[in-house]
Amino acid sequence: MAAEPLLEVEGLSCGYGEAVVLSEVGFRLEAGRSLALLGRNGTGKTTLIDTLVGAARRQQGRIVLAGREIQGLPAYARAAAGIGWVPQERNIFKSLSVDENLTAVARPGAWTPARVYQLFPRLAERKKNLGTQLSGGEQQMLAFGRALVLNPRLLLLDEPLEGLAPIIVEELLRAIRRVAREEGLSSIVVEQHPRMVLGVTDDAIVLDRGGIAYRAESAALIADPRPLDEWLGVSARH
Ligand SMILES: Nc1ncnc2c1ncn2[C@@H]1O[C@H](COP(=O)(O)OP(=O)(O)OP(=O)(O)O)[C@@H](O)[C@H]1O
Repeated sequence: MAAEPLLEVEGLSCGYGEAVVLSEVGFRLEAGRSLALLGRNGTGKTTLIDTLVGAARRQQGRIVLAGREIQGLPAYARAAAGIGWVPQERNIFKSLSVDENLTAVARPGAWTPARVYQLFPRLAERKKNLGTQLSGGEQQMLAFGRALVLNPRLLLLDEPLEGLAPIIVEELLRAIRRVAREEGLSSIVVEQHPRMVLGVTDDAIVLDRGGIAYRAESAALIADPRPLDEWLGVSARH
């Protein structure tokens, strides 16, 4: 019998008010695996992540984390159950220092502020800087670090590379690879541009027309990216 998945999503429909953005979405994530969540602009990637964390409206369906149905729980209870979330808008406390941001939320577990500083030496050099004094890339690293020190079972990263300089993108990809691949923290990474994120994830799903349009192993899509042309447009290869 297959191992129980860490996350199981079944028949999930979600949207805003009466408007349905995604309907009847289903997928599983095994413990220790990472998933790239791809799709063109406006296909519902953020809506799906927000529904998993309890920040957007589930219309029907089940969300099961480690055998426990969580779709009826408020967002804080889902966080307590082990969902770590880095939203697109990078939820850091801008009036606190880097160090305070990490120590204020840390929970016991493998990820400590010290290990976050090893992962992101740039943050270690800026421990005393306030959130307002950080570049966009440094804020993203801090948001990532804050999610890690909560020691989640599942990490959700919403477009962590968006709008960042290539050198910062490289640092973040290295960190995602280390956390997801080497440390085996189950993760879902939203990206519009798949080339880089496919290299640091195990599996990929593509959203289109209100549901999951395509799924494959990330390595298979790297070896043959033609399906990406169909679902994301030719520019997606770059
Ligand atoms: N707060 C909201 N209220 C109403 N509709 C919304 C809201 N947020 C998003 N939508 C709509 O839901 C659909 C999916 O948006 P969503 O942000 O989930 O897409 P996405 O794939 O994450 O896109 P992007 O890559 O641009 O972030 C879009 O049609 C969008 O206009």
